[in-house]
Amino acid sequence: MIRVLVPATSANCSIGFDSLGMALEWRSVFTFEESEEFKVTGCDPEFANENNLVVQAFRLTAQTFGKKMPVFHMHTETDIPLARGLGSSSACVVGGIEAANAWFDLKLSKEEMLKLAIVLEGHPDNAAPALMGGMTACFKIPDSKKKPNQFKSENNTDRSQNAKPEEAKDEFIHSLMDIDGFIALAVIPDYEVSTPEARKALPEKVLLQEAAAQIGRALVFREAITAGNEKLLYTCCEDVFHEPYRQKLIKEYGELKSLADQYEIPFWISGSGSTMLYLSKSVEQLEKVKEELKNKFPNFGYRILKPARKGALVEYV
Ligand SMILES: Nc1ncnc2c1ncn2[C@@H]1O[C@H](COP(=O)(O)OP(=O)(O)OP(=O)(O)O)[C@@H](O)[C@H]1O
Ligand SMILES: N[C@@H](CCO)C(=O)O
Repeated sequence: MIRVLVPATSANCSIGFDSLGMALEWRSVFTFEESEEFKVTGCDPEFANENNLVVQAFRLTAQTFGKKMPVFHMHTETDIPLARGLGSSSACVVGGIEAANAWFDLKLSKEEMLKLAIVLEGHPDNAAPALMGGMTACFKIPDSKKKPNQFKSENNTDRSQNAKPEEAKDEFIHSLMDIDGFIALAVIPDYEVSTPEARKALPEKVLLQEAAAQIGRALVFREAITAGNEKLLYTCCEDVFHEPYRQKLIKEYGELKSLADQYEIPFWISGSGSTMLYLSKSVEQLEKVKEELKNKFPNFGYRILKPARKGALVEYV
């Protein structure tokens, strides 16, 4: 039996829209074993079929390397909530690819698996940390005319049917950052924000001046992470690419951001929302924020999470 443990992720990390992401020590577990009949268990009945995203990712990997799809029982154990900006979909994609890599003994590198994951995910900011752990910065070498997010389809449709294995040839450059010392508080609203919906809220263009300032903040952000400088990191967390446009989908954003400003702690919309994330070196500080928010938003979920040093782990059981 093959077991894959994939971390949750927080994409964008404020100023790194579609390029930065961090892995969180909150893992989805996918097990695969040979079976007489194809079976998917442990998930919502909506996903208990061949269109399950984990199965799609496994199939894409098999197709890409000319392997026959085996018959297996895939079991999912995850409590990462769907469509909340914690990388539930990339956990599935990475889980399927890692499992296929192990099943067929393909010996793929993390970089090769990332190319495959992006075929299904559309952008690398969740997939890269889910595979590699830590905080990752990623960009695509601009060699193609393909539109980003081409294969991001509606819920529970088969993304791998549209995805062409040759797309997995795109090259990505990535860089890993160590975020030990920081701890996250994920504030998880009691409602979903789907990624396709949140992408519709985005502008087509941004102003040159704003983009230039954001590049500056992103470069200093990296230094602040590396130096473990929380106050400097807070100063960098002022995104102009997506957060201003997605606030309307997350009505509590303003209030949570004000609290971050009051305590001067780094804060961002996690992925495409609805989760919002505080980052601090002090767990006491995060506990304080959590207690304040719990009084106001008792129906929300609150998780204090360590960054995941390691990305997806594979075990042969
Ligand atoms: N266990 C699962 N089995 C099958 N499909 C799943 C599972 N978990 C998530 N998905 C798929 O992923 C979709 C959610 O992806 P979406 O990109 O909207 O949100 P997210 O990955 O949770 O957040 P973000 O990408 O912003 O971090 C679900 O609607 C479903 O199609
Ligand atoms: N960078 C992506 C992450 C969600 O998958 C977005 O914000 O739309």
